[in-house]
Amino acid sequence: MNNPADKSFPVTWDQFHRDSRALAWRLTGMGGFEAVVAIARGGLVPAAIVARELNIRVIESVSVKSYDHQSQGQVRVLKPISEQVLEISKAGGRVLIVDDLVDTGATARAVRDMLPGAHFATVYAKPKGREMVDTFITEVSQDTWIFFPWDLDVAYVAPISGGTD
Ligand SMILES: O=P(O)(O)OC[C@H]1O[C@H](OP(=O)(O)OP(=O)(O)O)[C@H](O)[C@@H]1O
Ligand SMILES: Nc1nc2[nH]cnc2c(=O)[nH]1
Ligand SMILES: [Mg+2]
Repeated sequence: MNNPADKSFPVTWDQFHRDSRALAWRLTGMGGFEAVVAIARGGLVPAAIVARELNIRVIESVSVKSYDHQSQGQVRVLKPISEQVLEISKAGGRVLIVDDLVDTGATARAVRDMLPGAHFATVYAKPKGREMVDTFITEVSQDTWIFFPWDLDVAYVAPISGGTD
């Protein structure tokens, strides 16, 4: 869990696209994936980018919620994985799970339990959850909060010196 006053790591659309593409590059050569499961909502954007790069056409989502703003509660599954995709995995097909980040690893653990044997990939990872992820691009410290472009707007920022102009 994070303290809202800790460091922040804002990510722009350009940077997120580049990092998601880098994730796709890292996943090439790891075997053809038959389906992608995006962990909604944050995983939907990198999943679309990775699926485009790796030419995967079967896209599923699982909706998991555990945070209200920066406070984590119980992991709740709001929409499960379809039988079609669970069957692909049970039959030995390669399934790729994508999320934007892993923090404590609670979300990753819950989704991994639904799809044992799937490959789990995130764009960003914090140390506590890193072990839950097979492939990621950038590690940030545990006391950093990542702000994604869909949560940001362009706004005034005070000078470093502390003045107002
Ligand atoms: O490793 P954890 O500590 O479980 O945290 C990681 C999860 O938290 C965020 O999702 P969130 O539940 O906030 O929902 P969202 O994707 O709809 O923003 C993020 O997108 C990951 O899915
Ligand atoms: N946006 C965002 N969601 C999170 N959920 C858990 N950790 C984070 C984080 O650092 N940023
Ligand atoms: Mg999420």
